[in-house]
Amino acid sequence: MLLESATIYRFRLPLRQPLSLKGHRLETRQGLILQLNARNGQLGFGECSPLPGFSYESLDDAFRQLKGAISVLLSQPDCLDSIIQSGAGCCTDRMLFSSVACAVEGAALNLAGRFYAVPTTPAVCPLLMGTPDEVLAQFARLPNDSEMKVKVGRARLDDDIAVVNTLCEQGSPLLRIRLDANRQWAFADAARFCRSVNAERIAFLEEPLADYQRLPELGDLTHFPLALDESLQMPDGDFSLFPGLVAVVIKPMLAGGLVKAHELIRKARSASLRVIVSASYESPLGIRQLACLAQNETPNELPGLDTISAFCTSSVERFEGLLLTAFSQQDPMLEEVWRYTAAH
Ligand SMILES: O=C(O)CCC(=O)c1ccccc1C(=O)O
Ligand SMILES: [Mg+2]
Repeated sequence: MLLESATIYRFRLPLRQPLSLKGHRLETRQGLILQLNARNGQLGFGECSPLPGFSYESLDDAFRQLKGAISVLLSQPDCLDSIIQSGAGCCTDRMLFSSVACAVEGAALNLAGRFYAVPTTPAVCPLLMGTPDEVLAQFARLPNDSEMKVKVGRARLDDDIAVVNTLCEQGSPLLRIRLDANRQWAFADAARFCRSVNAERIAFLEEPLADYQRLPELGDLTHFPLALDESLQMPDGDFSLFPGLVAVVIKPMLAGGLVKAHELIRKARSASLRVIVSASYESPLGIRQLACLAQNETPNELPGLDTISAFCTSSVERFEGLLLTAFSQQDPMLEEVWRYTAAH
């Protein structure tokens, strides 16, 4: 399949309530949608949505690099197979930001026929966050005999310990909790947390340590089940095994794109680690692609895609409607910002 042109849209999706992310406060999630147009008329969509506080690149950085990458790609109209095989970086002369790789690879895979057989409402792992009272209220509304994920490291340590112990007491004996501290704890606090909750009820604890290189030492000391997330988002993006490591959480938008994510998934699985495909507040388009990846690669795990419930149902539906008619859209929610046609 040969490429003919590309269109970039900017989306703005209102959040149900403002989202606080490492010192950033978002009221609206913004990002870019890339549409690759093949010569035979087929379209492929991909998403580029750096997450403030988590991505290295800003949306402006990503937009600039995406435009550059697209003009290079469209000068090699038969580059789709190599993008799918080796990643978007292979066709341009530089390291691409994760979000840019994600968009180009998503659109190339979509043109190759991927992301159609998607569950409309995939089962996801519920995400609980907020004050202790908010977390307990969210918990009370959910079935509690499977897994759920709770954000820790944002309140006082004793409050985190109390909340987790309450959830363990109130939940079914089958409940297993995924915990995520997003590198907020000092070593001594993390060690105290691990000693103060019942490890048997915990599926894993993601990235407890500010001093993240000491994670193997924490595993050694506590035997607590641990998981990597931010550690997979470093530029080299590789990981080593250590005692206590039981899972990896993979976010293609932050960890090098969809092709790189695929490599990480394979490597983790061959080391018998649990693999969780997870989101970083992508639009419904990005969530659908992640749901597809999860369905194919990790069919026995609940993916971390509950970020979609941060958006109002009505905007999710309207956004999906707009995408279906994307060729002519000029809507504040989805607005065409760039168009490029190959020179030949
Ligand atoms: O993984 C999930 O279940 C939800 C996604 C999530 O927690 C998250 C969302 C945005 C940025 C970082 C993270 C994280 O896992 O650290
Ligand atoms: Mg995490």
